[in-house]
Amino acid sequence: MYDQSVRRVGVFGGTFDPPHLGHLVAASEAAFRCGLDEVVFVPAGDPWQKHHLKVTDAAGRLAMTRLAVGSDPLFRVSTCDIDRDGPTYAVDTVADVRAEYDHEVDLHFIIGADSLENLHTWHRVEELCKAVKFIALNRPGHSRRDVDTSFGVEVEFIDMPAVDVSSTECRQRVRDGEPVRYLLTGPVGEYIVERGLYRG
Ligand SMILES: Nc1ncnc2c1ncn2[C@@H]1O[C@H](COP(=O)(O)OP(=O)(O)OP(=O)(O)O)[C@@H](O)[C@H]1O
Ligand SMILES: O=C(O)c1ccc[n+]([C@@H]2O[C@H](COP(=O)([O-])O)[C@@H](O)[C@H]2O)c1
Repeated sequence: MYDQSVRRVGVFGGTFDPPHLGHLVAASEAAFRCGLDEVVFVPAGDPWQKHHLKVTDAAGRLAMTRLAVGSDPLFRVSTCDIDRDGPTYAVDTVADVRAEYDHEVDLHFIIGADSLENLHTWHRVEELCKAVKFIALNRPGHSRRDVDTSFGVEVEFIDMPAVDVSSTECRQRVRDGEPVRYLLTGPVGEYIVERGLYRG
């Protein structure tokens, strides 16, 4: 069904503060439904649309993303957004991930329904949409179909088993002394405890 000669790579950018099961199911389902050879998790260096929030340092979010991905052969983590100075723009993420390969790749940006609703606010969005296709996943409380396509975005909508978990909820639960077991992976949970993250 897909051209087998060109590797199909999913680019999954996020703040990942912390990475949770919603992220892992989204990446797995995108890979399965869209025949991706690999999904690259890219923790944002400076998530500029979250400047009003307290965000964990990049080193901590990178460590948690690596722990979440573990040894899954389908997943890898790129530090390109953390290595680049300045606000994190997806148009740069896509260019940098492409440059990590010495052969042609067909890149697909994986995005949840909530972020898709906001796509029109992203930096140089028309250029981004020329460089990459999007794979959009359902997320409880958000409709994927509301996307503004006026700037030429190409979106494949896929359904994943709905996972009603957010990083916000995980942080809140830790702050309130509630368990986050099974909302995120064991190693990520242990890292949160060791570093005393989200305690308030
Ligand atoms: N439960 C989920 N189901 C589907 N997509 C998700 C889910 N959680 C996050 N995503 C998508 O993963 C990407 C990265 O999300 P992000 O790291 O901001 O997590 P978040 O849970 O949305 O965080 P926060 O609650 O802090 O805003 C975004 O495209 C987002 O839409
Ligand atoms: O390019 C932009 O201007 C832009 C604006 C907001 C978010 N993004 C990207 O969207 C991904 C998810 O972001 P977030 O803030 O929902 O975690 C992540 O890769 C961000 O870098 C990108």
